[in-house]
Amino acid sequence: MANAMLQQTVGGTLQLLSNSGTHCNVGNRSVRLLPKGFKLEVEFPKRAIYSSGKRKFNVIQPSTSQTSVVGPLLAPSSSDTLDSHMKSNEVALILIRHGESLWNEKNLFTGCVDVPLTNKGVEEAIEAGHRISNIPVDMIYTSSLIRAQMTAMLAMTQHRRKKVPIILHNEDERARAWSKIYSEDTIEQSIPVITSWKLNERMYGELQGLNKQETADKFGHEKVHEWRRSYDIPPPNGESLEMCAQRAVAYFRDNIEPQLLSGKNILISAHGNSLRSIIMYLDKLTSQEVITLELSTGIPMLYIFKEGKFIRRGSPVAPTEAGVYAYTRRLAQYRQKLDDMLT
Ligand SMILES: O=C(O)[C@@H](CO)OP(=O)(O)O
Repeated sequence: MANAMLQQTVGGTLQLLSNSGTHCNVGNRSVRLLPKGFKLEVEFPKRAIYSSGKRKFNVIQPSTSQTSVVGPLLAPSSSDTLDSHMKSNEVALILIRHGESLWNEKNLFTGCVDVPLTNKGVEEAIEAGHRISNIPVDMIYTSSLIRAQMTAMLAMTQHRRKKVPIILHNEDERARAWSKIYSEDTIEQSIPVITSWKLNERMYGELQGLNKQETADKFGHEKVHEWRRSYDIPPPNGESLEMCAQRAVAYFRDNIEPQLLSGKNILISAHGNSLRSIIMYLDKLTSQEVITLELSTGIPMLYIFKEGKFIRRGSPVAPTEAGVYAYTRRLAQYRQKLDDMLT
């Protein structure tokens, strides 16, 4: 049915079954639907109108009040008590800037050039994994660049829950079909990894591949500092931080925030400037404040998302730093369950 609309007057859940990956409006929110076969369940308020735009949807009976997005690799596990125990309106959001890359080491402007990690970067990613090894992770988002993907994968080798991160290939129907998993048990022991270029490093234009020191010597430190750290001045033919923020924050709001709202604990592995943009949004920084924000490679930052608010919790150090588990009762309970399960 085109332009399907449903008016609902009681609390509950609206389910939309996607016939093709698209957007729909839920109340005043635009929600991205996952590709064909994925279901989107949206908790809806007392009274709202739902429209599917031009795309065709089957509207299924409203069901329970739990909000979640489910699909072949995203379905919550009913038998998995550890993870279902953590389902709550209070979830963890972890941000990690990738470990040192070969061009960080050479001091070259990198931007969207796809450069792998150095040995030091590999070690940083593993150390980041130690720090978050007791924090629940249900979904992972990375940029499309290998340094962010290596960082996420290496970090997850350290996680005590030992679920397997699996990259979803949704680029076309066949890529999706050929990567299908046929065991429910295996799906339960997997973490979906969603990649998007919108989380990529800011595109550095004609500075990409140039040495930072030599560029400063040639154009002057002030000019290069302006290109690197102003908010709205782009480098030649590249993106300003503001332009990077437009696509990275839109992606976060449209794709990641609905998953947090649905109770998923999320890890994002991305880049200095795409993460500065997202932190600007999370911490409500002004354009003046964000230009002084610097992120180190390979240091995870933990946020708790609770009652629609992001609460910054710094960088956890596990397993020795007990303090992090005092942040929330849920995290402490999760860690206790891991201890019980693994001893
Ligand atoms: O070269 C880049 O892509 C970025 C991050 O390493 O540099 P900058 O420190 O200028 O943001």
